[in-house]
Amino acid sequence: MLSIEHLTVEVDDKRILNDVNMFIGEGETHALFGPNGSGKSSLLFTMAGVPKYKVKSGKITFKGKDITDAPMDERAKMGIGILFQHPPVLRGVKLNDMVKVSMEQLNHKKVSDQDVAELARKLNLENFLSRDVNLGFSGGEIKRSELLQLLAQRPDLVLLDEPDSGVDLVNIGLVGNTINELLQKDKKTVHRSKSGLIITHFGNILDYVKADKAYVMMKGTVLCQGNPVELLDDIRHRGYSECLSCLNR
Ligand SMILES: Nc1ncnc2c1ncn2[C@@H]1O[C@H](COP(=O)(O)OP(=O)(O)OP(=O)(O)O)[C@@H](O)[C@H]1O
Repeated sequence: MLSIEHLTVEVDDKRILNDVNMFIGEGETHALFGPNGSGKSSLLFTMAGVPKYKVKSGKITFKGKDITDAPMDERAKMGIGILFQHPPVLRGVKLNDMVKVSMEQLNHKKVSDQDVAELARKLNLENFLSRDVNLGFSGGEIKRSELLQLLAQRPDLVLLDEPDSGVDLVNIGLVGNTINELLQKDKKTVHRSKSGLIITHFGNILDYVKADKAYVMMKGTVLCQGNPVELLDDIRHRGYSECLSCLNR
């Protein structure tokens, strides 16, 4: 599904990713851990094609096609969807209309307000549909709003930047269920066509969504990879500094 090879990226002439390698197979879900400022969000922005993230060397291949220099909209049309940590407020754009446009593009047919409301119900967001996208939404509401938009798009590669942060104990279940639906977790890996990458600090979301593999990123580089539960346990007990000497590097 996705291959990142020797990726080095700069923002405003500052190097923020250095020789990053990552391979996500079809149907797989990977997790990305790392301390604040290590480059996790920057990696997602680069995958999404945000223009200020300049690829200086390396390659991003998605579904067999080199997308290193592809514009954002082309990547989105190819099937890359992202839940941003801090998405913009879209004044004048109702959540209902945003979701409806995506559903219509996906299904190639007109979609009713009832159809949108039905989808929104999965995330407890029926009462938010008449509001401007993200305007005045709380932290947890923003996550659910972003997930609702992804549900309407059904991307093949789902990139999630801290989907669990700020989400309360009741809604985390809805968030987990939605991510599992997006990633077709009800099917066996070989029968899934959707893949995911989840950034998480505390791993709460991994209690709901099973990840096949995890990476630790530090100072712009993927230092090691391994079993998500074991890696998280190691970080909890020994901190990130131990990752510098990780045997899986
Ligand atoms: N436009 C920019 N100009 C200068 N530095 C930047 C810019 N954008 C990102 N950075 C720096 O790049 C580094 C990586 O940032 P990034 O947001 O990717 O980290 P992160 O691992 O996602 O952190 P967090 O866990 O806190 O969300 C940080 O040191 C950040 O300050």
